[in-house]
Amino acid sequence: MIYTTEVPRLEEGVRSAVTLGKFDGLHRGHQKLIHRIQKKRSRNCRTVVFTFDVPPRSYMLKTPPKFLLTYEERRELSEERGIDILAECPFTEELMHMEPEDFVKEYLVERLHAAYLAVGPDFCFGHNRKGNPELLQKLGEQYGFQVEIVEKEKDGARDISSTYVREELEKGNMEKVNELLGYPYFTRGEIVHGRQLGRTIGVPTANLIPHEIKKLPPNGVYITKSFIDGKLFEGITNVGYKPTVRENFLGVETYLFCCNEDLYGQEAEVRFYKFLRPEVKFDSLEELKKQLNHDVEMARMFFEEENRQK
Ligand SMILES: Cc1cc2nc3c(=O)[nH]c(=O)nc-3n(C[C@H](O)[C@H](O)[C@H](O)COP(=O)(O)O)c2cc1C
Ligand SMILES: Nc1ncnc2c1ncn2[C@@H]1O[C@H](COP(=O)(O)OP(=O)(O)OP(=O)(O)O)[C@@H](O)[C@H]1O
Repeated sequence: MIYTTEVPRLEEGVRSAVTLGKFDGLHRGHQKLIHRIQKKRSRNCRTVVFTFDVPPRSYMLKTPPKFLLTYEERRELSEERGIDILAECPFTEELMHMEPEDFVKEYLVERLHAAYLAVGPDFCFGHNRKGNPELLQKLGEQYGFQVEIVEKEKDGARDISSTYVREELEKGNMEKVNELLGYPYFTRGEIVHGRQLGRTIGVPTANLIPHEIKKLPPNGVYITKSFIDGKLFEGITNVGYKPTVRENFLGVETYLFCCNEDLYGQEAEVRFYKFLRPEVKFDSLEELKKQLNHDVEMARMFFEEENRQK
């Protein structure tokens, strides 16, 4: 896959099937669009995911926004889905003020040689968001590309959207988040040393520090599976500041069942399946240990049930 922050110029004779939008999360609605462009893929037709990006550092907000996928993660997921080109076009003043017709002519026609576009019915672009799917269709007739307005993928009566996924994530409703995404929500990072108190209470843990732009579920304890070095480990994970021992950074700490390996320095992907309880400040590590035994019991029941249903 070619990844670029500029709009690429395709060679003569090569055309493209393009989808456009923000694509945070690559949820099931996004996947539907990607599937449509993939059907048009051929030796002379590249598939392009065209996203507009405001780099987090350029936000004027005190707290920079968090995303469902980091840039690296979105790149990887796009590549896994067989996309030829991921264009993350910086959302500059110039782009913001571009007339929709100019955007189509300069970017989609002259550079990408678009043959086919797939967008949702609410896709807007250009100055004052004047560009919409109907305008794209009109311009398509003029410039010779086809536009498909793809019906929204729904969850019951509600359209699936990044906003919807974020709302459910903020509630810790991981079952719903995973259903909307079509894959389990995850965070990644390198496994680092904690204070190594966990092993003193019989619970050795893998600590990772998530990427600063990654949106996490609320602080608390979750049933998880961790993907490390090609293997998947069942476990339970605490997201938070460990109030009992008072940590000063937000961590993701996992007790992996059935893992005695030394994992320091390895990359882990922690996948969240179910919220168990909020993070609690205990009076002693002994009390914490009792609670952890109970958490482990709940998680084992969850995994047993999951295995029974397989
Ligand atoms: C599944 C799990 C749940 C936890 N729940 C809590 C909690 O509710 N409150 C808390 O203060 N710390 C919690 N912790 C963090 C422990 O305080 C921490 O694992 C222990 O102090 C060891 O930390 P260390 O690895 O930095 O030595 C939890 C850790 C795990 C793995
Ligand atoms: N549920 C869906 N089904 C089909 N297409 C969708 C769906 N949701 C979004 N799209 C389309 O996918 C493209 C990218 O969408 P985008 O990420 O900008 O929107 P979104 O997921 O609704 O995010 P937000 O909630 O932040 O508005 C757009 O063309 C949009 O119309």
